[in-house]
Order: sequence, then C-alpha cells, then structure tokens
Amino acid sequence: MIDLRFSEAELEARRDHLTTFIRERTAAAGVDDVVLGLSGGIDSTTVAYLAVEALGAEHVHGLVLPARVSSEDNMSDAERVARDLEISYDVFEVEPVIETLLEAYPAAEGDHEAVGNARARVRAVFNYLVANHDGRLVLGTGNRSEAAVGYFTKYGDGAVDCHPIGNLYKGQVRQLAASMGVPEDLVTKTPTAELWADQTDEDELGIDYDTLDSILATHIDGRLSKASTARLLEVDKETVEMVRGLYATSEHKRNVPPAPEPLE
Ligand SMILES: Nc1ncnc2c1ncn2[C@@H]1O[C@H](COP(=O)(O)OP(=O)(O)OC[C@H]2O[C@@H]([n+]3cccc(C(=O)O)c3)[C@H](O)[C@@H]2O)[C@@H](O)[C@H]1O
Ligand SMILES: Nc1ncnc2c1ncn2[C@@H]1O[C@H](COP(=O)(O)OP(=O)(O)OP(=O)(O)O)[C@@H](O)[C@H]1O
Ligand SMILES: [Mg+2]
Repeated sequence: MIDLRFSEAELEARRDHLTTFIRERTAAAGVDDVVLGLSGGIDSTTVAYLAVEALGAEHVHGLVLPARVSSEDNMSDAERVARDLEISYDVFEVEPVIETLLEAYPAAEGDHEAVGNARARVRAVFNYLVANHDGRLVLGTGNRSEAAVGYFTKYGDGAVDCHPIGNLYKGQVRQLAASMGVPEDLVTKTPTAELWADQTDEDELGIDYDTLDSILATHIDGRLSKASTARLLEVDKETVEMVRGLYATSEHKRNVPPAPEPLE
C-alpha cells in the first residue's frame, strides 16, 4: 500500500486548515454554534475535537443518539468524548421513532438496510431539530474514503451543512485524531455504521480501509490507470474495479439531485 500519512508539518497545517474551515463556514452562515452526532467512532470524535479547537467548547453541542442496535460501549465512548471535551450534549432515543415508522409501514420490518438507513435519517432529523431551534450548523463527519464509495446514507449521515474531514482518507483521520490527543482506544476502534447488529464497514464493503485509501488516492483521485494501480499496490485488478464500480454507482449521492434542463 502507499503511505498516505502526513508529515508533522503537514499535519499541523492541515489541522489549521480544517479549524479555519469550520470558523469560515459558521461565520458565512452568521452563526456561532454547531451541533454534531457523537457515535463514539473516530470520525465524529475527530470532528468534535476540531470544532472545539475552532470555536471553543461552549459553541459545540453533541447529540448521542442510541438505537436498539447501538452497543453500550460506543454510546458510553460518545459520552466520554463529550465529557473530555467539556461540551454540552443530549441523549435522544432513535428507536421510538423507528417503531412509529414501522407501525405505519410494517412491510419494511426486518429489512435491515431500509430500517438501518432510516435510523441514520432519524438522526439527521434530530440534528436539524436542534440546529433550527438553537441557531447552529450541523457538522458532517464523512471522510473522503466513505464519500468516494458512497458508504453513507443519502439524506441520513450525508444530510449536513459542511464536511470538515471530507477530504481526508480514513487513515489520515486516524492520524489527525491521534495528533490531537484523541484516546488511543478510539483511534484504533473498528469502524462501524451500527445501523444493524454486528455491522462493520470493512466486512460490508469487502475491503480494508488501508487498501481502499490507497486505491482511491492512486486510481480515483490520482488518475493512475487500473492496471498501473493494481501493479503499484500489488492488488488484483478486480479489487480496483470493485472500488471504481462503487465510485461510479454512488455518484448520485455526491451531487445535487438533477432536474430536467429548461426547454429551448
Ligand atoms: N443512480 C441513482 N440516481 C439517483 N438516485 C439513486 C440512484 N441509485 C439509487 N438512488 C437512490 O438512493 C437510494 C439508496 O441510497 P441510500 O438510501 O443511501 O442506501 P444504500 O446506499 O443502499 O445504503 C447505505 C450504505 O451506506 C452505509 N452507511 C450508511 C450510514 C452510515 C454509514 C457509516 O459508515 O456510518 C454507512 C450502509 O451500511 C449502506 O451500505 C435508493 O433507494 C434511491 O432512492
Ligand atoms: N448512535 C449515534 N449517535 C449519534 N450520532 C451517530 C450515531 N451513530 C452514527 N452517528 C452519526 O453518524 C456519523 C456516521 O457514522 P460513521 O460510523 O461513519 O462515523 P463514526 O462512527 O464517527 O466513525 P467510524 O466510521 O470509525 O465508526 C457519525 O460520525 C455520527 O455523527
Ligand atoms: Mg461509526
């Protein structure tokens, strides 16, 4: 794989760039405050640390949003992050809303993908309820690796006002987190969307993040050919093809929904 880690100087410059971005986005929106979902995972933890550095703890509010499938460890890690950073937070239960949805539409019961994505969308509704009421921006936690392969719920965790770590590959998020003093157990934790039981990103995607990051940097973002990428990284062409396929089929998630061109 290729080494995508930043040098010390680059890391410092990147951290400065991302905190400046958060200050600029809030200033442009005319607000002082932000809200974000805290899952106990490394992406939301890193964005919370960046937001506190950018705006101050008093301007950052966390939402811990457990569902039936959330592990107690992750939810207690989410609260630990809020306490460590001394930010305010609320805990709102997602499952009663899911139950109401399934009472109205029982056909979706047992469809773990449809229900799992609904959990992510319910979280977005909570984020915007708080953002509207309190005058806050919703900070996204998506990184480049997830965005490129569409590994997020459209209008769920993808429904946010800006993406502070949207240009970092997953491995770079971990490196930045470690440099900001995020506890080691959170930096090395197995990534999971926790939309259904026993889900992990790498199992579902069928590729580990180190390989995914390298293929994205080399082929999708770096524009090296499929064959050169496979040779350079010593991976099968099929693996590169798989990533390319995910990138292509998820394009609709990264764009504003289209409308027909005006008639001439
Ligand atoms: N070509 C196209 N043009 C326009 N729209 C298109 C489309 N193809 C599908 N669609 C629409 O998109 C929908 C499918 O997209 P979507 O609803 O997102 O659903 P989908 O992509 O099927 O599932 C979301 C994926 O993201 C993962 N995820 C979600 C949330 C968080 C995380 C995490 O890492 O924490 C990961 C989740 O595990 C799952 O693999 C379709 O039902 C359809 O409405
Ligand atoms: N139980 C939850 N409570 C609050 N927010 C959540 C919860 N689950 C998911 N989210 C939100 O959805 C985002 C997307 O989840 P995702 O799993 O990609 O990120 P993560 O949990 O921060 O990191 P990782 O990918 O390493 O698990 C989270 O960063 C968080 O903002
Ligand atoms: Mg997670």
